[in-house]
Amino acid sequence: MLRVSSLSKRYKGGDEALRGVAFEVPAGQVVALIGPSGSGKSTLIRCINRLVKPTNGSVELNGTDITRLGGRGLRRARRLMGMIFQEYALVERLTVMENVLSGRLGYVSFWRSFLRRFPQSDVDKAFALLDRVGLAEHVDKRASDMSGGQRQRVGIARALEQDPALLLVDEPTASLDPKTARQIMRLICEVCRERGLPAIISMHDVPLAKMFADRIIGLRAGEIVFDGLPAKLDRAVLTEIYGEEDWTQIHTDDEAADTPDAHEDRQPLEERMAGLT
Ligand SMILES: Nc1ncnc2c1ncn2[C@@H]1O[C@H](COP(=O)(O)OP(=O)(O)OP(=O)(O)O)[C@@H](O)[C@H]1O
Repeated sequence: MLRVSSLSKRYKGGDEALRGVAFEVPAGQVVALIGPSGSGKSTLIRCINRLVKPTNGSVELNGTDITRLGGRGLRRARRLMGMIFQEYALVERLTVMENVLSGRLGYVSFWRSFLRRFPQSDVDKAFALLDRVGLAEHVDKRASDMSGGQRQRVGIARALEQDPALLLVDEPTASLDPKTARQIMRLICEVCRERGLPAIISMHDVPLAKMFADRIIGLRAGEIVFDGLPAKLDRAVLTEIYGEEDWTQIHTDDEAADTPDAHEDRQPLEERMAGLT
């Protein structure tokens, strides 16, 4: 469980990127973080994994306040946060398997990782994860020979190889075509539910967020202006989050969101409500 309380961030230049942000994410819940450019999505994710130090407030993961940690304690806490990136962040010249095993780097000794000698249990886990994300046939391929969707699957397996307690996902589908984007979102949501992993996914694609997330948090100018079920994200709420914009695109895509396959792996309503009340 992740608990963010009274979180604020003012950058040195004076920009107040977050103002008193507070929310909790229970086990297995997938939260889509939406908001216009500059609303604070990246800053929030970076405050949670402490790439950025918050000015005020706390971030507790399974009871440990990450904002108070430094040195070894912080490194240990970061191991519990699996990251998935828009541009995949794979090592192109390494194989798919080696990229997934790099998820264990925070756990094995420097020499073991330098020589790429990982314990057999890590290798076995990587095989199982690559099978889960549909890449069992590709373990020995170089990352550079994979398609965008396959690379993101490697990124998902690498994050899970780390045994995270939280997934932080930054625009996972922005570089993908619409069909692949849906497949990747579905996969992320499935693995979170299977493992009881809470996840925060920053995204610009509102229809995709509505299709797959259990819950949506809308940021505007560093504040939460919406926190609720995807179904409640109507035109008025979207206008509050994004200001007066042209919503034609979103309404067109809303119809696509009602196709049967879009909802096939959604949890029952009561489960999705967990943590919202
Ligand atoms: N390193 C920094 N130094 C100073 N100001 C920053 C820094 N990073 C972000 N900001 C400012 O903080 C605010 C929030 O930025 P942030 O990148 O978190 O927004 P975002 O919602 O992730 O935007 P986008 O969707 O474009 O990635 C903006 O006003 C931005 O200019």
